[in-house]
Amino acid sequence: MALRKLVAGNWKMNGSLAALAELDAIAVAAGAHAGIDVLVCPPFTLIPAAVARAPDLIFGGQDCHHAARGAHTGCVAAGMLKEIGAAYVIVGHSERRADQHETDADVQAKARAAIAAGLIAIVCVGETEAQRDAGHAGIVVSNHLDGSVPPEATEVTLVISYEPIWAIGTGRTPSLADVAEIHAIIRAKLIDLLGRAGERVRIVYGGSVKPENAADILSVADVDGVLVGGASLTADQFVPIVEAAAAAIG
Ligand SMILES: O=C(CO)COP(=O)(O)O
Repeated sequence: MALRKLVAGNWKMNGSLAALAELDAIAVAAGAHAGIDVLVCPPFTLIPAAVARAPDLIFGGQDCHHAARGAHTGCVAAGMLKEIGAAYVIVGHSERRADQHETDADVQAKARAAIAAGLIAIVCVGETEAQRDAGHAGIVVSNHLDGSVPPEATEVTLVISYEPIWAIGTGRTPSLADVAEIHAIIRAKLIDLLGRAGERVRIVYGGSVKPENAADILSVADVDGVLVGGASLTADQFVPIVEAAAAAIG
């Protein structure tokens, strides 16, 4: 089933007020291709200025807390993101699972908070290189989904991002056959967990997506978009990926 494609940029802990100038050309490209969703997830501090600069683009956060408010120094609630104009939030990125020791249960709680606040949760899953070498990529991803997907999620409130950890920031990507295999496993698991809604939840791929490989990756069955790190930081790199997604829908 062809779902609406999502091209998302995760700026991670990069960017500055000056870097928001990159949004101008990204917004032009997004405006020219109304059939796809173009999302940028800058650091929290830049979101209000990003929304002001490019009001027609879609913005998201890179994390949220599982609670709606309270004594959680340094954290940001999903409702706070919503209030400043975010529509999405990434939860369970492998960098947070590693650096902040987030578990599947934590990720599920964050996704539930995001959905309750009216955001779309992008839940990240993916295996390490050792797990892939051991032949466990499929089961690792399945287990992440079992633990992290909120039962109330629908195609409107959830996106899954398959990000093999060994492909993030390395310039290495799985073969297209490997991407297809894992996305098919994710699709089957989503249907198992969410019923008919699972057929329509978008599954995006992340990990060293570049202008050079975007068209190939976007041509794979059940790849409903991409989550781009390094190549989302400049319009020079990100716009061609947006164009590749637009070309993929014809
Ligand atoms: O982690 C990623 C997106 O969330 C991918 O990062 P890179 O595109 O830099 O490999």
